[in-house]
Amino acid sequence: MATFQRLGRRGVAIVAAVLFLIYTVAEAAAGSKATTVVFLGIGLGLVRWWFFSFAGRVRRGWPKLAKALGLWQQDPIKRLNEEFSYAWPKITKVKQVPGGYLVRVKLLPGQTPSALGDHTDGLAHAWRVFRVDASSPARGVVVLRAWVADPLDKPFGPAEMGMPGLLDRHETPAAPPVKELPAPARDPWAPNFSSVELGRCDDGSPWVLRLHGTHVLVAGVTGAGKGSILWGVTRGLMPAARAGLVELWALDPKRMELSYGRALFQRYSSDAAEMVEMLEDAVAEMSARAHRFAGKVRTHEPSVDCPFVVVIVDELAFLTAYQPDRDLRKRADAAIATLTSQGRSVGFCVLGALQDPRKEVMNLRNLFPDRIALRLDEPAQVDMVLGQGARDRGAEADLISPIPSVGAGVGYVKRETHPEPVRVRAAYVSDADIDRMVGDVTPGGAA
Ligand SMILES: Nc1ncnc2c1ncn2[C@@H]1O[C@H](COP(=O)(O)OP(=O)(O)OP(=O)(O)O)[C@@H](O)[C@H]1O
Repeated sequence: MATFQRLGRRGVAIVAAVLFLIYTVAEAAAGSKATTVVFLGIGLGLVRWWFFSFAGRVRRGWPKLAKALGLWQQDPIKRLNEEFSYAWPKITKVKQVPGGYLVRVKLLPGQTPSALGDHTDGLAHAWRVFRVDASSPARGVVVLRAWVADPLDKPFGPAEMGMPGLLDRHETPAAPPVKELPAPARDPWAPNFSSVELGRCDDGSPWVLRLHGTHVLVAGVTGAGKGSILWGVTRGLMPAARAGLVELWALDPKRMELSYGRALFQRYSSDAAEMVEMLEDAVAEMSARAHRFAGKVRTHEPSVDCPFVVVIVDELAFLTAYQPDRDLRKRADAAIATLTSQGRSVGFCVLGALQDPRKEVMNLRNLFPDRIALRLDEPAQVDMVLGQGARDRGAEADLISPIPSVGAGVGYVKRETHPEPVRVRAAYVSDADIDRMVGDVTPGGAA
């Protein structure tokens, strides 16, 4: 009975009319035996749909779930002798999409999308799915995107994604175009510099990280997969670096990460004093460019004479917080602050990795316009990296799995056009990929 009430009078009438039509046609065309078979088939189909499909399960449990989530409203009583009746937001459509389902819900008057958006965790548990996202594509409507499984739970490499970046040294590179191709460029020869494709977003779209005109901070505990971002950027910029349009400067205090592909970097150091000198050289070159450009050029266009310089710092805190030499620490702080505040428009980008966002590097954090939160220790650190309120809006970087195959390289980013954080996973750049890149740049090296 309750089911019929939920269907509404119009729904019951439509179902009855359709069944009657099928009955009449089947009876006239094939006789009563065939009609019984047809009706048995329809009955079994309906039972299967109602009890075993996701759509049936969601619709069946919806009134109870809506009550539990506080979405019921008491309907006004029209006549005095009438019983109390309640209304709840109706599911108008359940549609299967790659990786899950879209559940469209019509809100009751006075309800806002947050009535459902605040309960996405509860909905995911009730529906036994990995995650639920809520959006409101139209007034009075909420679309709940149910992810049946985590789309990013399996590691993948750049090659299997067909991502641009690697060159095959046995082929002849095309002449470097002066202007880059539109991102994300899938042509592995494209000396792309403004952005690189690093992996995948959890809606399946490519994760493209902007580099030219910004600075990027990557924060994550040890083992979070910061290396895959640093190597992903290196890999993505390799064709442009070979063409002379990009220079990669590597500061590698831990010596365990970037030293593996040392030949890929135009400048490399793991010595504290030398690293600070490199930063100061970058500041000096930046100032010289600013002087040259003043009044003539407003945006930097990379060329062989004036390349885009990406300064990769594997552990920023080593220079700005843990460095025991106070003078070096101060010089590093000053150089990074100058580079990040003034270097964007003259072709400098700092890509810094950081294990602990609470340390003194915090002061510099806001100078990095783009930030990536990989696995972090505490919820509060998510807001420190991505900005106030990011954790509440779904950036659960503190809940990323510590199991490397499941959670390494997984993180959250904020896009300029979207207030909501986006979950991403970086492709894993393996030692073999790095060897191949080194082979590509080393004369006579093995491909
Ligand atoms: N994108 C990825 N996909 C799958 N596995 C990954 C990915 N990135 C890293 N890993 C795995 O996680 C391990 C740790 O990664 P990585 O060394 O990059 O972490 P890290 O954040 O740089 O740690 P640390 O700060 O200690 O250097 C790697 O050895 C690799 O096995």
